Amino acid sequence: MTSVSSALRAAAAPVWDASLAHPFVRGLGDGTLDETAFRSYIRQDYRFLIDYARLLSLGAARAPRVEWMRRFAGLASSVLEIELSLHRAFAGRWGVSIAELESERAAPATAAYADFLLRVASLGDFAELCAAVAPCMWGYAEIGVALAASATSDRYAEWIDMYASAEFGELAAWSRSLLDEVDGDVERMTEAFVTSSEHELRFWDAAAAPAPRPAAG
Ligand SMILES: Cc1ncc(C[n+]2csc(CCO)c2C)c(N)n1
Repeated sequence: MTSVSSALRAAAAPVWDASLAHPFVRGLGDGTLDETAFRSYIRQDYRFLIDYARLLSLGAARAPRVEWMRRFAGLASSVLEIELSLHRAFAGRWGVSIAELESERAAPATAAYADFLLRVASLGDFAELCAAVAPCMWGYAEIGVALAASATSDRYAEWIDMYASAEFGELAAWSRSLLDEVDGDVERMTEAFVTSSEHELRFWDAAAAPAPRPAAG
């Protein structure tokens, strides 16, 4: 019998293939990605991470097992305490200031993804929350490993190496094990997993064609 995680991955395969083949993702690997688009992506991703930490915190609150609660709470804390500051330092190396990061408004694709995640976390059951969370961890690890194996430029190597790292691989494996162990309705989990995957794809679309920024003031 196939595992739940494999079934969800298979259901989302066309969307994941489109993400891997996306011009933004390819451009990270071959170095052709426009730096203005990358800077805009960094700013939007910073906003996304803040809401992602909210989602992880809701995961901690709703987890039926203390072991899962501890992991969600630990992840929320590491996003808030470590990843956001790494992101600020990384953004700084790309010429994006802290003031710019903190004043960035969420673009429609960012808001739609974050709102979807927080809606599932609030109104869905815990298994749906796990299915909605997983594409973020698992998908980025897959993209990181694929790019690390195929990259022809080191322009975006720091970004690629982060997501290709063993640490992110382990996180992806944990999100898969959660899908396989949690007690839930597979149809509803599939819906949440595929929808999250679609939002990941839309995030790349928006990153590739960032909207003009309203003047500050
Ligand atoms: C749109 C978007 N989707 C996924 C990630 C990757 N990611 C964000 S938080 C996290 C787990 C905790 O570190 C992972 C793997 C991202 N950065 N931006």
